[in-house]
Amino acid sequence: LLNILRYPDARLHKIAKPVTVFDTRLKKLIADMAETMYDAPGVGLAASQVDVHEQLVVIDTSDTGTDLRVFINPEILWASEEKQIYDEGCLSVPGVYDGVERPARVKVRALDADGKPFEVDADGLLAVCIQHEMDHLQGKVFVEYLSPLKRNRIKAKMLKEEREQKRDKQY
Ligand SMILES: O=C(O)C[C@@H](Cc1ccccc1)[C@H](O)SCc1ccccc1
Ligand SMILES: [Zn+2]
Repeated sequence: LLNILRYPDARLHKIAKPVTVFDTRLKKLIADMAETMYDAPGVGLAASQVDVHEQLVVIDTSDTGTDLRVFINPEILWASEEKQIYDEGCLSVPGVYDGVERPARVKVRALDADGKPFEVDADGLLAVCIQHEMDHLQGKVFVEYLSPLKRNRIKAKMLKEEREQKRDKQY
């Protein structure tokens, strides 16, 4: 299992670079990310969250965990005017859920694990998740859509929890 960076770790704000080499290293990284996502559990995970700054995202919004999708160098070709508000969570900000407004439907082009291009028209949870994960690749965490007051409270809470975890490890 890979270690998931916790907000407000500065490494979460690094910009991911495009993937250019489709080798066994990449395939192992994808497998490790998928295992980490299912174990969390989550419906998505961006490479940025495991401190790998390459444009790679794994998503599985099926509730049976049997529909793994890999998006490499994803780009949004079209986004609907219509928006939807969704109570988002994030594996890097555990225990925090809050409403974020995003386009309800997006058309995404990406490469698969073999470097082959594909396109997806997404709506519902898949649309939210793709946009949430693509934000991670741009160094953006969903709490940045919240008010400064909420974000500062979340930052303080995360830092407090981190201090407590470190203390517990000592004893
Ligand atoms: O990127 C992450 O941290 C995983 C996110 C993906 C996600 C965020 C918002 C909305 C949908 C997906 C989640 O923590 S995965 C946990 C989860 C599961 C079902 C619904 C919402 C969040
Ligand atoms: Zn996230």
